[in-house]
Amino acid sequence: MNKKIAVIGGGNLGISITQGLIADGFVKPEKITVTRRRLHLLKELREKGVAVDKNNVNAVKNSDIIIMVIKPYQMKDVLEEIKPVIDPKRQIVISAVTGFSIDEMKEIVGEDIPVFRVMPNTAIAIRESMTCIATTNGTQDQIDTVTTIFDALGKSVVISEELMEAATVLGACGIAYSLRFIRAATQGGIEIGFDAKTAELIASQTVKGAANLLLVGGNHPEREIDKVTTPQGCTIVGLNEMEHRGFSSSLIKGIRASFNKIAKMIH
Ligand SMILES: NC(=O)C1=CN([C@@H]2O[C@H](COP(=O)(O)OP(=O)(O)OC[C@H]3O[C@@H](n4cnc5c(N)ncnc54)[C@H](O)[C@@H]3O)[C@@H](O)[C@H]2O)C=CC1
Ligand SMILES: O=C(O)[C@@H]1CCC=N1
Repeated sequence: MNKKIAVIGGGNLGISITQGLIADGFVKPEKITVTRRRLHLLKELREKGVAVDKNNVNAVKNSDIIIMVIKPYQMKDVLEEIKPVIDPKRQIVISAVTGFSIDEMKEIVGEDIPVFRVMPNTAIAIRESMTCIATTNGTQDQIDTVTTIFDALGKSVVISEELMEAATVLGACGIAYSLRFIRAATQGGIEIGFDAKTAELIASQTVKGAANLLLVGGNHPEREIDKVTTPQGCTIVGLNEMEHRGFSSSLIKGIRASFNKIAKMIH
């Protein structure tokens, strides 16, 4: 991709996005500028050729695409700071900031500037993100540009903005839920005989394989489960015991708890 990109906020997610963008040469490192106040924390990116800067205005002036990856409470000030140098004919603003609406952004930067909200997850660092994308004023060309970027960094789907909080929970928080599953499976694996490293490898690759049975194979999860559960076998016994103890229910309740929390965070 031949666009110049400013990543405003080089924290956890900003660094992950940048790592994903430069992986396999999708974007040349020198075409990206990452900003944050403590520049020494961006040393690794700088060593890979990414430009780093404390100055958001400079970064925005030199870019075609501006990706906001700061905390919600920092958005108003930073958008006001960069607004005078955003050119609506040439640039688009993409925000990964949780709970900051497109209307709130447009109120600050103006109606003319194409504004997108995206919700990726930290697997973007290895180009395996699930990214949900929403806009209310982006043209089809601009939607295609944003989709191209996030498809190169995993998979993407365009959704309506009302679903952004749900996307945050299922996709972004979902990384933590999935990793906790892998960690718990690893602990079980150690209890039944494996060393920690081997247990983690088996648990992780098994989850990856299970996910790919759906993503690549296209089947419903229960159909794939049916293939594993031999009648009177050990899988169904374990699976039913997990369900008796609230496995699916605890996941659904956890997702709802995160969703209720996010609603309180933004209103
Ligand atoms: N961590 C995650 O998995 C995800 C986070 N998000 C959202 O992304 C945003 C960033 O999250 P994190 O990266 O986890 O937070 P973070 O705190 O690690 O990163 C924010 C960065 O912005 C920098 N910053 C603060 N003020 C600035 C300014 N005036 N100019 C330039 N940089 C400035 C900070 O120094 C920090 O490095 C949040 O709104 C979060 O809700 C969205 C999806 C996933
Ligand atoms: O936990 C949080 O609030 C943020 C939003 C999505 C991932 N981390």
